[in-house]
This record gives sequence, C-alpha cells and structure tokens, in this order.
Amino acid sequence: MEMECVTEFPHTHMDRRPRKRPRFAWDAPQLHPKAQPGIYCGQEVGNVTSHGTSRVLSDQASIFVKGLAQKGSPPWRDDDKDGHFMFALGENLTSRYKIHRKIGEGTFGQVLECWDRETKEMVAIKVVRGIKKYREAAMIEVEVLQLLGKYDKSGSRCGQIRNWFDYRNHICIVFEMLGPSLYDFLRKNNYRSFPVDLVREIGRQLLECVAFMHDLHLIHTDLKPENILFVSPEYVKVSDYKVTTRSPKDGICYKKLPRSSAIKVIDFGSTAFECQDHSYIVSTRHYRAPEVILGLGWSYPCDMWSVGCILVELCSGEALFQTHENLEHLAMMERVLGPIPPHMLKRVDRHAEKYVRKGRLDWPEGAISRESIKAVMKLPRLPNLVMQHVDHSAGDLIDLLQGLLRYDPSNRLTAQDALRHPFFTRDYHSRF
Ligand SMILES: Nc1ncnc2c1ncn2[C@@H]1O[C@H](COP(=O)(O)OP(=O)(O)OP(=O)(O)O)[C@@H](O)[C@H]1O
Repeated sequence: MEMECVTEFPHTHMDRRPRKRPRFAWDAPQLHPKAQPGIYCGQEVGNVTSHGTSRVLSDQASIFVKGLAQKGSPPWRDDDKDGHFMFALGENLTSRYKIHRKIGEGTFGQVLECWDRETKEMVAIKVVRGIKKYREAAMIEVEVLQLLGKYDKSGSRCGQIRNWFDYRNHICIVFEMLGPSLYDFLRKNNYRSFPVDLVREIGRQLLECVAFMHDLHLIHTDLKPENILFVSPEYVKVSDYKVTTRSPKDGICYKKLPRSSAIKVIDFGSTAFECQDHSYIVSTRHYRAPEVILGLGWSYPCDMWSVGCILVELCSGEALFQTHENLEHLAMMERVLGPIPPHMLKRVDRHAEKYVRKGRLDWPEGAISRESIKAVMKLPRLPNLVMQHVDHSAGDLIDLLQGLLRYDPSNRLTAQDALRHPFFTRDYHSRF
C-alpha cells in the first residue's frame, strides 16, 4: 500500500456548510447555572474594564494587523451585530494569550487558536458571544467541563478545559488544542467513508465518553461529527483503488486516513443534567432522536440515537438523514428502519399531532413536494446501506446499529450495553 505522511491536517476555515442547523435548546428556559458569569477565575485578564476609543471594523471578524503582537491589550472594539468579539490576528486576547488564527465558529461564538505565553503551548479559546443567553449557557458549559475534568482524571475522553475568564463581556473558555473534527476529515476527504476498523475504534471511544457522561447523570444532547475531534492533526495518504477519479499528476488517487484514531468529544454547551425538564427540542437536526421530534420527552437514549447516526455516517461518508423538516425526517426513519411503533405515535404532543393520521405517519400524503417523496424513496434499508460500504464485520455492525437506532428509547441500547456488543468485543485484528 502506498503511503505518504503528512503532519498537519489543513484546518477548516469557517466552514459554512448548509447542513448545520441551529439548535433550539436555548429557546426554552434553562436552570440557573451554579457558576455565575462575571467571576474571574483568578488569572490575569488584562484590560478587562478598559473602554478605549470605539473603532468599528468591517464585517469581517478577522483582519490582519501588523505589529500588534505586543504584550498589552488591543484597543476596545464594538462587537459585531451578532455579539461576536472583534479581533485582529497577531494581537493579544489578554496579555497572556496571543491570537494566531480562527479555527471554528459555532452558535455560541468563535474558537481561536492562541499561544499561551505562560504554559508555552497552543490552546483553543472559545470566545462566546456577548449576549446574555450565550453567556449563561457558557457558564453551564464551564460547570460541566469542570465536573468532567474532576472525574476524567486521565483526560482521555472529553476535550479538557484549561482555564476560563470573562473578558470585555465575553466568556472565554481555554481548551487543550485538538485536531480536526470527524466532519472536517470527511469533508476534506470528499466524503469518502472511513474503513470499518477505524469506525470501530472511534465508536468505542465515543461510547466510553457517553457512558462516562451518563454515569455522571449528564446528557450531551449534541453529539455529531463536528463535535468529535481527532486528538492529532496528523494523517497519512493511502492509495484508494475504489474511486474512479484520478489525480491528474500521477494517475493515482489518494484518500487520507488519520495517523491515530484517538478522539475526544467537545462542546458541552448543550449538556443537560438528568434532573432538568426534558421537553424542549435538542440536538442538531440530522442526529435528533424520534422521541425529541414527536415531543415525547427525552433522556440518555437521545445520545445513543445520535451515536447510531454518527456511526452510519462514518461508514458511508454522508449524513444518514439529510433533511430539514420533521415529517420528512420521520418518513426517512421509517424507510431506513421500518415503521414507528403505534404506541409512540399515539402519545405525540400537540406540535407533532399533524404528522400522524389514523394512527400512522401521514406519509406520503402529508409530503410537501414530490422531491421530498423521492428523497425518502431513494434511501436504502439499514442492512443494505451498511453492506454497500463495509467489507467485513457488516453483520455485527448492522446488529449494533439496529440496537442504537431502536425507536422506543426504553428499548435502545445503553452506552454500556453497546460497549459489550460483539462489534467491539470480537477479535477483528484491527489495524488502527
Ligand atoms: N479544543 C479544540 N481544538 C481544536 N479545535 C476546536 C476545539 N474546540 C473547538 N474547536 C473547533 O471549533 C468548532 C466550534 O466549537 P464548538 O462546537 O465548541 O462551538 P459552538 O459554538 O458550541 O458550536 P455549535 O454551534 O456546534 O454549538 C469545532 O467544530 C472545532 O472545529
């Protein structure tokens, strides 16, 4: 097998993919976090209260300004219209952290790669939007991260918090620097699937993280390939004989594989405590469980559904349920997994009543267009989908996925059950 080693995975740069959907979790009232915004956690935060001359910059958040890498704080700038922090590459965030580049953007704010002058290492700093509801959510994330850090002593499962502070009305959370997300990797690889042995290693670590969180009575609620990061950016290029397109240079086509399968889960901004009210909508659309859509209330099993969707996506290269609409989403589930149990359809809440007629899903009658019906029709049944992409261990994988994607949350596999499944315990001589 031809192989070329590369040390840096090209980072995503503000990838604005259409499939990303805002979550609705923050539209519903949240419990008050124990930690309060506005408390500095003891580190030097530099110029926190300085209100220098207001300088309105262009819409672009990152503008390169030469000669700003001095020790002081940058000039005061207004936030952009969405409450995002405005900065210039090369300048300081606080006097401790120097901004290198922007590596991500999400609902909550921006993630900046920064040089930590104190520890002499790169860190990822999430600079949260300066808006009350995001500040409050960020404080819940800090609380969850601290709890996870307390029990995950080896720091092997969840992205580790290093520090946090409140700077110019922005909660800043400092994380260890990790590599690209699973989604970044798939995208840069032209959505080519991962080998099943790699899917197994990722699945195992993901389930260990979920089991660990569930043991602590925490529900992540937003598991998706964007929130699972490879620890290292290193990858290897291997020749890929499956694809038909060839590299014009040498006639051989390559696909990238991570050098190490080690992953960590990030983004605990939507994590719910078991005791909270679980009726509001959670999860990013494609990974949302049926009980959430049907308004039946949700708990730990909603994470397991997301894990099922993620594993299918890693095997096939593409999101399983590519939809933005509830009825179409439910119809896609029925196409791939069979009919939704009548006892679940009977209990739907008043928002979901319109998707049910005479005790069954109102499909295809309720479809909004012929295209929508076609999109549902072209989906294969789960076993066929897996067999199209997986060359060995397909039987075990199908069985595992059928357990993770059970409609009734009370029958769905738990994280501990899943870890004991033959897909993980059988000796497959994995090369990852
Ligand atoms: N520790 C890290 N190391 C490297 N990159 C990171 C790290 N944390 C976050 N990122 C990058 O920043 C992106 C956004 O981070 P995160 O998901 O925490 O933000 P968010 O605002 O909560 O996003 P969302 O809209 O999904 O809730 C990630 O998808 C990832 O690409």
